[in-house]
Amino acid sequence: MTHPVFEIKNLSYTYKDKLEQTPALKDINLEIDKGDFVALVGPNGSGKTTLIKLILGVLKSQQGEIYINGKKSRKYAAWNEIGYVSQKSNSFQKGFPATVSEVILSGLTKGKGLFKRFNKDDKKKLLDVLDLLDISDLKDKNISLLSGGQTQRVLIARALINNPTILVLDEPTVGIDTKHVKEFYEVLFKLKQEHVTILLVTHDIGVVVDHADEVACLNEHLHFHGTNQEFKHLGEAELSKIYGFPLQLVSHDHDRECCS
Ligand SMILES: Nc1ncnc2c1ncn2[C@@H]1O[C@H](COP(=O)(O)OP(=O)(O)OP(=O)(O)O)[C@@H](O)[C@H]1O
Repeated sequence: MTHPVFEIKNLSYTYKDKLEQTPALKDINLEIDKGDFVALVGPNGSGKTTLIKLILGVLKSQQGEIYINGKKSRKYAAWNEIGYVSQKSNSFQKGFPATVSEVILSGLTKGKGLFKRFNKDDKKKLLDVLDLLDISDLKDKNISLLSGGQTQRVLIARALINNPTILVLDEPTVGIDTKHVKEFYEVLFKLKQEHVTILLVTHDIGVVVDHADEVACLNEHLHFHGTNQEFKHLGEAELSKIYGFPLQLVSHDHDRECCS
């Protein structure tokens, strides 16, 4: 029997501290099958990153269950099959003692210990992924000396070097220039053809419409989950309800985009 890659059942989460409680997710049910490319969209503060963190076990779940390939997430062990790029937040501090190549190679050491020796095959993988992300010229540079967009491309390379079967990407292209964003989506398209399962958090509705198979709209609750065609045909009223404020739909030759 084949299981969904991700199966989320009745998941709720509230951030709690001494002063206040902030509900982030309420009763989420979502299934993502092998090879699907799902875009997770929703306004700021709608719980997208919280959901990703719960899936990856960065946050401990409070209510509900998450299954990864049929296993409860807390019993899931094959984390090296999942490539993850987090929301750009923490650049490397100046003087961080690692080169671009070392940071990317660290994507291979998951589960193998920090002192794994790299063989010829690993080095070939490094060269391939440097080339894929167009960062070969940066390979010996200290990571802390890169621009934000360059750093983000290094982090994407680190997520890809291990040939993951699942990719979880939280706004991975923030800070990356248009040319390299386009190239990044070409890489994702290629990975999709190789049946990699992709969960992508994005605010870029154009990307959703052009690239994703399915769209999940979150705003504490899961307001919509369907194909990108179904998403395209949502009315302004439905989209505005999801986003919590009026959205204007802009028509292009081939598609619609929404903007606030
Ligand atoms: N560490 C935290 N402590 C308390 N509240 C938090 C914490 N992290 C997030 N929240 C709150 O949880 C809610 C969901 O936040 P989350 O970061 O998951 O949203 P998001 O959809 O990823 O937002 P964005 O699009 O801005 O990245 C928000 O109300 C946010 O203020």
